[in-house]
Amino acid sequence: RMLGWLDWLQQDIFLHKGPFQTYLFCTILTVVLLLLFRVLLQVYRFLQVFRNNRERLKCFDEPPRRNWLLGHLGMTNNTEEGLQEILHIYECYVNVCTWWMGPFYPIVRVFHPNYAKPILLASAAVAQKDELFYGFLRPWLGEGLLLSNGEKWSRHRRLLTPAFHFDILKLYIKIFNQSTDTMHAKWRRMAAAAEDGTVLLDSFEHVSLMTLDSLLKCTFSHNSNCQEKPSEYIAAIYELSTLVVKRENYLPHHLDCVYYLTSSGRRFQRACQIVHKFTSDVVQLRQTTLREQGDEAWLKSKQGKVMDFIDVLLLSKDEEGNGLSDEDLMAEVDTFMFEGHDTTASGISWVLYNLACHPQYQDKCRDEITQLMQGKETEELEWDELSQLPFITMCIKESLRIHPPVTTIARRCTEDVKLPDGRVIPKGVICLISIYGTHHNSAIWDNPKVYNPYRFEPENSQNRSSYAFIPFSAGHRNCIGQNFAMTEVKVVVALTLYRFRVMLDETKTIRRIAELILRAENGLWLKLEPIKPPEP
Ligand code: HEM
Repeated sequence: RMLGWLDWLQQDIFLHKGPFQTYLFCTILTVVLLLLFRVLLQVYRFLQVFRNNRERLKCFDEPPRRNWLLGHLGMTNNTEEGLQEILHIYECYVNVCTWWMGPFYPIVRVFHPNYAKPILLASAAVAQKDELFYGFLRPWLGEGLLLSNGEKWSRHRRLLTPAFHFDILKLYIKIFNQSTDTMHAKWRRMAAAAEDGTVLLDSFEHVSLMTLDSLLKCTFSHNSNCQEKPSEYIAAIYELSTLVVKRENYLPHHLDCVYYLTSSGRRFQRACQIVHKFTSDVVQLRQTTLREQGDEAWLKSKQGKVMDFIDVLLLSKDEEGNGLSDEDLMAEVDTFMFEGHDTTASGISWVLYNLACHPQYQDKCRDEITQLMQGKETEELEWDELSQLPFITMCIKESLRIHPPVTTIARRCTEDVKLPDGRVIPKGVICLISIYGTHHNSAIWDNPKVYNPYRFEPENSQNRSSYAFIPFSAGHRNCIGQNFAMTEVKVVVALTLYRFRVMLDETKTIRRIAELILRAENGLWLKLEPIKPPEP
């Protein structure tokens, strides 16, 4: 039969057909063989990890292993039911699951601070970002801080840290106030047009436009006016975030060669082009101006003005006096735009939701901000005033606990990692640190499902592990933007409660869904009623 096939190949393709068909056939054959080789290589890699670690992972078999097929088909981890299920599993603190990549790829899931700590504290080279979970973001974010590893990451982290210094963040508070004002003006117009004087809206939609507006101003000094009119760049960012989630949930699209042939893949590429072109235009223009003027003259021209992220990054130099290349700078800026808008919008929306569920805490927050505003000439919040909002801060923290915007982070161990109980997570295994599971672990939190801001009173937090509350992760690779985010969340939440009463929409059920960030299925609908600020 084989000889017959070869004969056919020789006779029909090589001899009887013209050279074009022969070349076409050979090319297709080569591509198919290469693809096959890649798939086999991947399977071999998974089998190697599994074979090498099977014995060593047996000690983690506390709970029954999850059925990989059900785990994958259902993808239940992303839904409300999946999150509920995690609440059952956390009792094991650390377990091995073969969810996702079938029986080939063991993943250790961690639900307890004592187990999260050694992994998060391990050097950035030992606990690396993993391609399985972060790879789909790479064509968009490149080698930015979120995805890079090793020496490159540590150099960039050193160069980027000054951009988040308090002296720089202080300058952004005006921007946060302005973007919030724009959003509130829109809400007021909507409420005025409504019969009952209230406005019903999907807070995620509105708040994420507002956080993007702020971020564009802080990063590029670009006023997109995106809260009022559509912007191509913003539409592309939204599209990329949605497409990455869709791709992650659909196994055949995991292969690049399949994905980029589909309409989603092509849309992804188009959106990447739009985003990269926008960033590259701004970066190149700035580079040219900086080169023409020189560092000192350029710095002088910035005096009294807000230094945006690009300005700070352009001037950052390492110990040898080298800065970031244009390509690196663009990757970092794209990373900020990705990491900084959806996460913060999720944080703010869930705080408003939790306060709508608990009017007693909402009233207390409103009293706090009203008192602060008394006697002020403007409604603008200033940097020094943020420390005078302790109860609002507690409510924000409790919301970040119960609804963490980032529910899970992943690390691949490049060396064995020893846990406090002596068990060892073998080299090569992926650790999923469940922020959601840790924040709902009843071994650490009393009544974890209950929203109780008083948990964050200083005397109640004293004996808690610093790895029990990790909305911004912890250790070397924690969130570089956490102070930026907390400042923005405080400004937006305080001003919103000062100007609006936030209520639930009784007709809608809120179901959580963990995509790249924690969202609400079909939107997070809230009802807002404008309140007149009390007379001074
Ligand atoms: C409420 C808002 C935010 C939350 C909950 C959050 C959460 C996180 C978490 C959990 C990580 C660790 C990710 C991982 O290890 O895979 C992270 C990393 C990061 N975040 Fe945030 N983030 C927020 C806002 C921001 C903002 C506003 C920015 C920038 C403007 C930012 C920039 C970054 C960057 C660059 C990293 C990577 C850091 C590194 O690996 O060195 N984040 N964030």
